[in-house]
Amino acid sequence: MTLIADVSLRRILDSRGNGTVEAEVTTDNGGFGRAAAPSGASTGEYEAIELEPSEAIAKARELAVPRLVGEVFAGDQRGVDQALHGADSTDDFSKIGANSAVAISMAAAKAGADTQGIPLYQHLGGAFRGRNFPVPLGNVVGGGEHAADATHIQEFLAAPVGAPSVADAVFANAAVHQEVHDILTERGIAAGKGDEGAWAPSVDDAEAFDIVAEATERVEDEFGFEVRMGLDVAGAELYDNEDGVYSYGDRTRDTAEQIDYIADLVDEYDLVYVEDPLDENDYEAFADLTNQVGEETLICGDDLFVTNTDRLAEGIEQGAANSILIKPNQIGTLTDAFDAIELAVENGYAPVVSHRSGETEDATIAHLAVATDAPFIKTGAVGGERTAKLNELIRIEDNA
Ligand SMILES: O=C(O)[C@@H](CO)OP(=O)(O)O
Ligand SMILES: [Mg+2]
Repeated sequence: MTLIADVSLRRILDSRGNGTVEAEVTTDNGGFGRAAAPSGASTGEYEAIELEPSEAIAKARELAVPRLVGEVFAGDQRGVDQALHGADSTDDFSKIGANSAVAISMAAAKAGADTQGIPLYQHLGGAFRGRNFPVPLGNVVGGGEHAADATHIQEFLAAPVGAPSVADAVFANAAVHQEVHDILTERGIAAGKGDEGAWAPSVDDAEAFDIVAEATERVEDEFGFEVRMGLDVAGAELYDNEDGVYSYGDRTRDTAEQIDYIADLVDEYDLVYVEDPLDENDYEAFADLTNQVGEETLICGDDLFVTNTDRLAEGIEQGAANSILIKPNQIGTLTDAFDAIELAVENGYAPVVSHRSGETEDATIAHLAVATDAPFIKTGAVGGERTAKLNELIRIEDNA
């Protein structure tokens, strides 16, 4: 066992051009790990707190680094993450910032892997981790908080569930992304890209469904395996707390109508995955919808659960959703993310590991998904900060 010898922190750029926290951890025997915090735009109300990067760095240097250097063994991930919690002493990382916490937690895990000379997924998952690879969910059309004047639904996702390998799946999603562009061009619709690299055309949601359905069909034909469709509705962003309705521009739906609308979409488009179809405070509506369509599709809680075991336990109790999105920066440490995955799996909830809309080249989530045998990973379809994770999955598969 070798102790953590140094933790250094700096402010670097994320994919939106904002600052974020990068951490480097070195160990007594020369082990090294580097990781950076991502950042959300459609953040959940109950997420751990991200501080302004310089402030997060200053606080972590003052409070967390002294508890780690010379104190905790590299590779003892629970020890690292306990030290971070001890340094912060709040339940939402509002003192040192979840951005500092998650960067240090992930960098320490990489340093722990490095000291043992093994890949991160093996360090996190152990020698007897599962042999499965996650199906990548690729965002091909999007709007909501990620692009102005585009769809109301935040993300239209390609899900190549029939792909024989991760590499095939990754290329299929990129092909769907390209097909969408071809179809937009055929229809004379210009489109820029949103924060995650998805096309952000100024079309209504019905037309986006039509375009993505056609694109996935074309790619299914070309690749010869099943490519389905998924969604991140980001329902909390559509929900108007005062009026109790979901707003789609001029059209509104009350909660019962929203549940019917989503259930119809699941049928009509054979959706394999629906994230946050309802407001983040409405466990009951999540439970109603899960009752209706939970056999056919994954109803995933992102803003609903925020990778938090307490909120997940409440969901399990009520039968709300059957899947949880796992974003380490929503909760602040890898240990907390692992605990959420464990609780989910024990209760038949599918864990889906996810990027954020603001990202860096950091590829930790690719290793996390493989280590935990997660059935899906949501990490975009194209764009450097997205391909960093996708290409890492291809490398892991190639070397496994
Ligand atoms: O809502 C989401 O699932 C994420 C990632 O796609 O977006 P953000 O990081 O903006 O919360
Ligand atoms: Mg989401």
